[in-house]
Amino acid sequence: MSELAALKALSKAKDSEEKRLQERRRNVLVLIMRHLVDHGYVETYERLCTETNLSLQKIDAADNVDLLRVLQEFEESFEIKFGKRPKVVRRLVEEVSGGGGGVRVLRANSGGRPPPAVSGAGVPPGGLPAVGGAAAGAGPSAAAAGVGRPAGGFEGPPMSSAVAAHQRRNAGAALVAASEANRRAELLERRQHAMNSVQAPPEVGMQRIAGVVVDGRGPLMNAAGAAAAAAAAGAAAAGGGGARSAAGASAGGDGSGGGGLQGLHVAGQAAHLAPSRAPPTGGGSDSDSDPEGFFERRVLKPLPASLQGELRDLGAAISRDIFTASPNVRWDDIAGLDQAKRLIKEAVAMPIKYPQLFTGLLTPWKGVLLHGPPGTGKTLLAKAVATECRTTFFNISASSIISKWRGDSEKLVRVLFELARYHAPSTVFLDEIDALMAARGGEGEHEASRRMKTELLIQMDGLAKGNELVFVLAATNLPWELDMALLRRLEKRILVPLPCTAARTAMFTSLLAGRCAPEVGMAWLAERTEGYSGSDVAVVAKEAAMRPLRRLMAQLELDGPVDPNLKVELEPVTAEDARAALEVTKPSARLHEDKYKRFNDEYGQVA
Ligand SMILES: Nc1ncnc2c1ncn2[C@@H]1O[C@H](COP(=O)(O)OP(=O)(O)OP(=O)(O)O)[C@@H](O)[C@H]1O
Repeated sequence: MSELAALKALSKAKDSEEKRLQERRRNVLVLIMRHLVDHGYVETYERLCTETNLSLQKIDAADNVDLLRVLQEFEESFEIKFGKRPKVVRRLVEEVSGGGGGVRVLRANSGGRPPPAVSGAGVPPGGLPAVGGAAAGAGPSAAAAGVGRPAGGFEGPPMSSAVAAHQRRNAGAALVAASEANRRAELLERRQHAMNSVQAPPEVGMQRIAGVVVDGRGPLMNAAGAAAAAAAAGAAAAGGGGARSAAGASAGGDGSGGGGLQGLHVAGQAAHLAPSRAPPTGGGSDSDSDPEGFFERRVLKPLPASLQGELRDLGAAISRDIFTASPNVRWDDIAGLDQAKRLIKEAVAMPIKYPQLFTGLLTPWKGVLLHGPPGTGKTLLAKAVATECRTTFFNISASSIISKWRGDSEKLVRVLFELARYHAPSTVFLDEIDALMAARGGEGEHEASRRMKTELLIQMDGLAKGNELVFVLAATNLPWELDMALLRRLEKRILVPLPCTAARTAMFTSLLAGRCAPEVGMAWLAERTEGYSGSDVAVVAKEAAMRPLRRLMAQLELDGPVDPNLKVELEPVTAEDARAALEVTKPSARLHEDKYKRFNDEYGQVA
């Protein structure tokens, strides 16, 4: 195999491994959500939905796969492999230290990872469903169902029969109903204590369990395990029947299998939150907007533990500006701008694909400035990055930073970059950067604004020094107003100019395809729109296309009897329509044409 082919194969393998990992992370979260809902932890489920941007309304565990069963499969395969049952959780030893107050610290009795922070912030706000004796107070059905489980979790009998599934349903309903505040507080404390005293040993993580089961990696995994694995990966749409029956048999002859869970109804609010399972539809997405299923699988990690208090709030606010759904703009949707596309690919897409080529002197570009007249496609380019490059995309409008976080913008910038590094590879798109980074030291400049600018420069310096794949893409209409120090850090300054004739022809073709009479040539339109921006071109095309619609509407609105032969269909756009559209739509972006050219001659850097 040639070196080039080997490099490509390596990059492809890395890509599919990353996809698999993303898919596994999502699957774990979906299984957890299904488990929470089946067991009545409705508020925790809700919170998880908010944190992960997933929901059981969009995606659900496949039939016959649930967390308990996955764990059971893991235990069985582990036992076959190593001759002993795995240690899934371990008890932590409570130590009391510190002076008079006595600080309670939980430690693992044998090494391993630290316990989770025990603070108000770490406690789910809505409380937890009944544990132990509390179930009795939750109502007759809960008591009858015997839902009280010993604190500490997994010690209950495996719920593998249809009866158990039925009981769980009842229990869920009863538990949701039992939500008085005082009882919740008591339960919360008890459960929190229980959870803090048991912890999974470091070698047992959900990802690992799911990995073993989903990948069928356990060499001695039985057939049912592999079948359940296929179902868990959601990839067994075609062979689902076989998988279902095999897994059902292994789980203690639960003939009803997932059928027992069909049509799950949880009382009150839970009903809309916890839809009944849809039939399995197979794995990833095949939607047009996300053909590779990247966004379908896009699950954000929870905020890093280093962000506490108000920084955490800022982190949550910034996380809302992360694209988790595809903006659906492909490179090919953008007419012209080849140079900008090439540079951005070079800075973002290629270093992720071929990291071994981008080292030393060739470390990827860390900052690119797109500047040019309004409506020329700068935002469009950023959206194409979000769609096409597999990075976490932070879509930050500078003016929103200023208006929302006036006093806090310095902290916001720090948190933004911390999150970008945490979610790397990332792209931070700073739109309207001029609003944020006008030259410092101007008259009447606010102290907070100066601090924020300095912070942005510090953070960008940090990027230049570090190895993380974090890339800043900034856009502005007023490049000459930018701070010189920022310009230096945005290594590539690319003019996004008014579109040339060829680009305008391409735009008209894509916008008006199939709508025009033969006499309306796209080149003819392009020739008559010299000086128009991309967005002006879009307005001309829309205006031209509106005219036949207006004629049709006029017909429909005519008083009197409706002509039964009237066809409700649009006529094609005529040459007269096109001419009229051009007449009423003038170019909007010529104002500073010379200034952009001058700025580009002086500062533009194009490889
Ligand atoms: N190169 C292009 N190819 C296709 N469509 C374009 C192009 N440039 C602009 N457009 C059209 O113009 C609209 C506005 O483009 P966009 O928002 O990217 O401009 P912008 O440069 O970011 O403007 P501003 O500086 O005012 O924010 C797009 O939605 C698209 O319809």
